[in-house]
Amino acid sequence: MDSTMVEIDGSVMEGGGQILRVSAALSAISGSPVRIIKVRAGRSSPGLRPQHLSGLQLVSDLCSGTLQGACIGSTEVSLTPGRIQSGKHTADTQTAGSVCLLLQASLPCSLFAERVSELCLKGGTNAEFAPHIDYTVKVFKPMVERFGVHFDCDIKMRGFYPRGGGEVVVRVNPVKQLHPVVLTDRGNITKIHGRAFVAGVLPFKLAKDMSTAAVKTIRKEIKDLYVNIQPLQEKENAYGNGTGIIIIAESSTGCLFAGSALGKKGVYADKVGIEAAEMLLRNIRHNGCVDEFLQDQMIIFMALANGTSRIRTGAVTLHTQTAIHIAEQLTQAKFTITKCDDELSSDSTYEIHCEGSGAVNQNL
Ligand SMILES: Nc1ncnc2c1ncn2[C@@H]1O[C@H](COP(=O)(O)OP(=O)(O)OP(=O)(O)O)[C@@H](O)[C@H]1O
Repeated sequence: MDSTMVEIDGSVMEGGGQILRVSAALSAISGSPVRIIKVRAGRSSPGLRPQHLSGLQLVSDLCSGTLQGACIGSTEVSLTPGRIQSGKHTADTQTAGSVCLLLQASLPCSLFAERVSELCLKGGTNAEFAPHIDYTVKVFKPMVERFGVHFDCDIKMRGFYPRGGGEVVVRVNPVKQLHPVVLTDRGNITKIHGRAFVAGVLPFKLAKDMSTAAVKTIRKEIKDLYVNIQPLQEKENAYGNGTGIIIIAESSTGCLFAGSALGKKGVYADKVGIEAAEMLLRNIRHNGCVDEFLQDQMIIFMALANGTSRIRTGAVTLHTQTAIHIAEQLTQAKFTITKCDDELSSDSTYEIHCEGSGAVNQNL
C-alpha cells in the first residue's frame, strides 16, 4: 500500500464524472490515496453533482476510506482508502442520478473484498447519458463475466427523471484476480431483440410506437434477421412516469451491442424508437466487438487483469481515452491503440491492447 497522494486532473480529456469513478475505484483497490482537482471542469456545471457524490461516498464506505471536500459543487476531492469491506452497503443519489453509474464506481472495488458484497443502489435506473439498467444487466454483465467478474442484479423498482425512486440490489462475488480478455472476432450479427416500455400513467401506445418505428428503421438496413422488440407496460415495480427503449444485437461469437433512448416531453415516441435503432446500427456497422459505451467501461477491468487483453473496437471514444489515461496513472497497466486493416468493414476499427497490472485480492 502506497501512502503517497496521487493528484488527478479532473479537467483533462472528457473532463467529466467518469474520471472520478475510475480514480476512486483504482485508489480503493491499490490503497493509494488520490486527490482529484478541477472536478468535472469540462462540464457546464462543474463540481460534484449528487450522483458523483454518492458514488464517491459509496466507494469510500466500501474501502473504509476518508473523503475530504465531498460536498455538492466541490471541485476538489480526496479519498484516502483503507481496507475493502464486504457486506451490505447503500448509496442513494436522492435524485434521478444513475444507479448504473453508482455501480460503475463501486463494482471494481467490491471484487476485491473478502466475501460477497451487497450493494443497494437508489436513484434513476433509466437515466440519460448513462447505461440503462437493462444495458448493465443484458450487455455489460455478460461481457465483463469474461474477466471473471460475477454479480447478480435485482431490479426492485425502476426510477426515472425527474423523480428517481429506483432501487437495485447488486450482489458481487469477490475474485482473487481478473483474467485478461481477448475480443477480436466480431463474427456475424445473429439476433436483434429488445424492449420498449412505458411506466406510470403513460399510455401503452407509446411503447408500441417506439417498437414499431425502431423495427422499421432496422429493417431498412438489415433485411435477413427477425427483429423482436417487445412493447411492455411496467406495473408495480416502477416509480413515477417514464418511457424508454433498448435494442440489443448479438453476434455469432457472443459479442453484444446496444442502442437505447428515453422518452422526453414533446418528443414523439417514434422518434425515440428511431434514435435507439440508429444508435444500434451505428454500433454494428463497424467490425468491432464492443459498442461505443462498453468500450470505456471495459478499460478498468483490462487495467486490473492479470495478463494481456485485446479488444477490437470502432472509433475510440474520448471516454475510453480518458479511462486509459487515468488507469495508466493509477496502475502499472500499459495500453496501446492500433488501427486495424479491416476489409470486412468500411468503418475503421482499432485494437486496444493492454498489459494488465495483475491486481491481487489480498483479502481472499
Ligand atoms: N446509452 C448508453 N448506453 C450505455 N452506456 C452509456 C450510455 N450513455 C452513456 N453511457 C456510459 O455512461 C458513462 C457516462 O460517463 P460520464 O462521465 O459522461 O457521465 P457522468 O458521470 O454523468 O458525468 P458528467 O455529468 O460529468 O457527464 C460512460 O461510461 C458511458 O459509456
